Amino acid sequence: MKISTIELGMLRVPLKTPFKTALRSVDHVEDIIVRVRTDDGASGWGGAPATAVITGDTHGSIIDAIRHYIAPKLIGRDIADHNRNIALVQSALERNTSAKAAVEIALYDLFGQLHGAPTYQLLGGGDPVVSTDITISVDYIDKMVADSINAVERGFSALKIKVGKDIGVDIERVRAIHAAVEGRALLRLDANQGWTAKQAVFALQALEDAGVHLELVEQPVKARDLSGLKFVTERVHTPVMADESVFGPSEVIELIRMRAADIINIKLMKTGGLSGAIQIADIAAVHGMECMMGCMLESSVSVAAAAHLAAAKSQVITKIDLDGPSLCANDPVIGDTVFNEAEITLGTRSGFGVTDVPGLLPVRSD
Ligand SMILES: C[C@H](N)C(=O)N[C@@H](CCC(=O)O)C(=O)O
Ligand SMILES: [Mg+2]
Repeated sequence: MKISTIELGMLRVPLKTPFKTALRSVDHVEDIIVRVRTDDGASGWGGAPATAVITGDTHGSIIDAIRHYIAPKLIGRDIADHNRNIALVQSALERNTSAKAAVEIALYDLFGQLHGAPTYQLLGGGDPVVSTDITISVDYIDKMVADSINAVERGFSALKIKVGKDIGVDIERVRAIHAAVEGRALLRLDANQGWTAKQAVFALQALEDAGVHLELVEQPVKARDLSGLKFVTERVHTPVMADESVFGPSEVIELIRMRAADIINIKLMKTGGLSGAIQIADIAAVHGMECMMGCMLESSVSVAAAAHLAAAKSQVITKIDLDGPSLCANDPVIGDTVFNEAEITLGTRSGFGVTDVPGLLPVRSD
């Protein structure tokens, strides 16, 4: 099973409703899809969105990184030599974690196919059903309350509420949602770096004093402000989760050393794929720290891979935010992972179970 070609295309899927955070607003998922073909006719599928405000990666940079740096290292290589292939992806160039993730996903897909097993089984097994939260975009208070009630009625038992726009309104947003869905859903806040450390402590203490129980607060302060993150972690009861502050294993080690957060959000687009995500989960497990498996606004191609990893690492990945496919108006991807609102069920096909991604748009040539 030798790699013969690596093809790229663009998958564009409309969202049910615009996705709005403190960092950006978008109304489509737009992923660069990677198809790694082998000489015996197999295809491994991967994908990556361009979340430039978080990873720095654009569609153009993902295409260039794969085409000019990663693909040349892999052509002709045997899928069976998996760990060396992964090392070649990671050492092909610095950063560019989304491009690396897209290719790693395709390689783990093919490795599963080579061994005739769903990839989560090769990663250690686990329960094939995982349960995700859903994002409530930051918006007018009434709209966020209506979206939250709707999500609970659709069966979501955890809401990821986007805040970080205006501290006073944020407190009111969360209080109103809490009053509307109290006892029916866990509330997770994600400020996407929108607060200062002092604002975060003020808002979280105000919510705690008002009796609003929060399961966690994600990335309250700027990504690079690790001492601000620590300041918040030390002053509130609500568990603090690091997202944009940590990409790879070395940043996680530093975060743990500093005791700057309580939980880590692992995303394939930050780690550069499954290999770095596995390392983070193992480091966290050693330190008795819990993790979330998260995603960017991305399609089911890459979210399926994240769900496989979450299933295999459920001892340490105790929270799931894999709602990309649930936020889309439709899913053109042909695969056997079933995304049914809050419930994600892994299929029995080998690899990640994707068999085709129809309707891909051409990506620019050089
Ligand atoms: C989609 C997911 N629920 C989510 O919120 N992910 C990111 C933001 C991703 C994006 O802007 O595409 C997060 O901050 O956790
Ligand atoms: Mg986040």
